[in-house]
Amino acid sequence: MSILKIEGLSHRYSSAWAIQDINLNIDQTGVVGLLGSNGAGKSTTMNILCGVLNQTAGSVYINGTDTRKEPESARKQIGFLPQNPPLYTDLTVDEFLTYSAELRLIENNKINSAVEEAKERCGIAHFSTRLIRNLSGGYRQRVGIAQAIIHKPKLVVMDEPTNGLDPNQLIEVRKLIREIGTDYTVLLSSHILSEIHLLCREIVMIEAGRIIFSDTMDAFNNYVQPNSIFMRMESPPPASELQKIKGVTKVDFLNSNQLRVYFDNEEEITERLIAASVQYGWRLKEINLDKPLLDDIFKQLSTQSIA
Ligand SMILES: Nc1ncnc2c1ncn2[C@@H]1O[C@H](COP(=O)(O)OP(=O)(O)OP(=O)(O)O)[C@@H](O)[C@H]1O
Repeated sequence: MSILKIEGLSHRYSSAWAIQDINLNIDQTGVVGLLGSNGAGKSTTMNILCGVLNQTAGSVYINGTDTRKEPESARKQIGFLPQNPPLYTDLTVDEFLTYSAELRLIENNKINSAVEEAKERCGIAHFSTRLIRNLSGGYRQRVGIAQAIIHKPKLVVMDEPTNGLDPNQLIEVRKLIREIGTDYTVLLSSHILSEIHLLCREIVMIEAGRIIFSDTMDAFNNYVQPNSIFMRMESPPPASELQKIKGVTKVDFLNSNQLRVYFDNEEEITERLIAASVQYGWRLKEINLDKPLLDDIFKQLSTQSIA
C-alpha cells in the first residue's frame, strides 16, 4: 500500500492557483525531496498533506487514509516539521517532548519511553533538562525532528529543515535526516538542489505550482546527456581540424593546451578523438566527458516547463 498518494491536488488562494494537478505516489522508506524555487508551491503542498490547509481540489491519502474524510486518523500517521517549528523555548527538551507526545495522544504509560526513544534517535538525550531557548539552532532542529517522529508516523514531512543553520549544524542535521530516512518515509522540501542531491533517493521538482520532474535521483542525474568533452593536448591542432571529425559541432580553446569539444551525438566520439590524436600526433594528455552540472539540469527542466 502507498505510504503517500496524492491525486490531482490543486489549491487556489484568493485569486491565483498556488498548485495545480499534483500527483505523487511514495511506497517505501527513504528521503524524497520536493525541490522548487521560492513560491513554487512546496509549503502549500506540505501544509495540505499535514492538514494545516484544506485543498481546493484533489485527494491525499496517508497510508490509505483520506486526509479530508478521516483527518484525525490521517494526522496520527504523519509527523510534521514546519518551516518555523513551534518550539516552546521556555520548556526543557523533556517537557516539550512530553507535551508533544500528549498532543499526539500517546497513552500515558507509553509517553516516557516514546520521549526517551525520540531523544535517543535524534542525539539529544544529553540535553533532556536543558531549556530549548539555550540550545543552538542545530539542536533546536533536532528537537523539532524528535517531536515529528515521537508517535512513529508512517510519513514525516519536513519543510526546509536546514534553513538558517550554520555550516556545521547543516552537516549534522543532514546526517540525522539521512538516518531518519532509513526507518521512515520522509518528504523533505528544499530550494537547494545540492541538498536534495545529498539526501534524497527520489526527487520531485515543482515549478509554478506544477510537477515538472519526478523520478529517482539517478534518473535525474542522467536526464541531460553530456554534450561536451574536455581535452588537454601538448600539440593541439587548430579548431578547424577538430571540427572535421564526425559529430563535432564546436571547439572552444580554454588556453593553448586545453579545449572543450562540443558534439551532437555521443556515440564513439571519444574514440574518434583519441584515434585522431594518435594519427596526427596531437599528444593527448587528458580527455573527459563533461557531466552536466546539476544546476544546468534544473534550469533546463524549469525552462521547458514554463515554455
Ligand atoms: N496565504 C496565502 N495567500 C495568498 N497567496 C499565497 C499564500 N501563501 C502562498 N501564496 C502564494 O502561493 C504560491 C506558492 O507559495 P508556497 O509558499 O507554497 O511556495 P514555496 O515553494 O513553499 O515557497 P517558499 O520556499 O518561498 O516558502 C506563491 O505564489 C505564493 O505567493
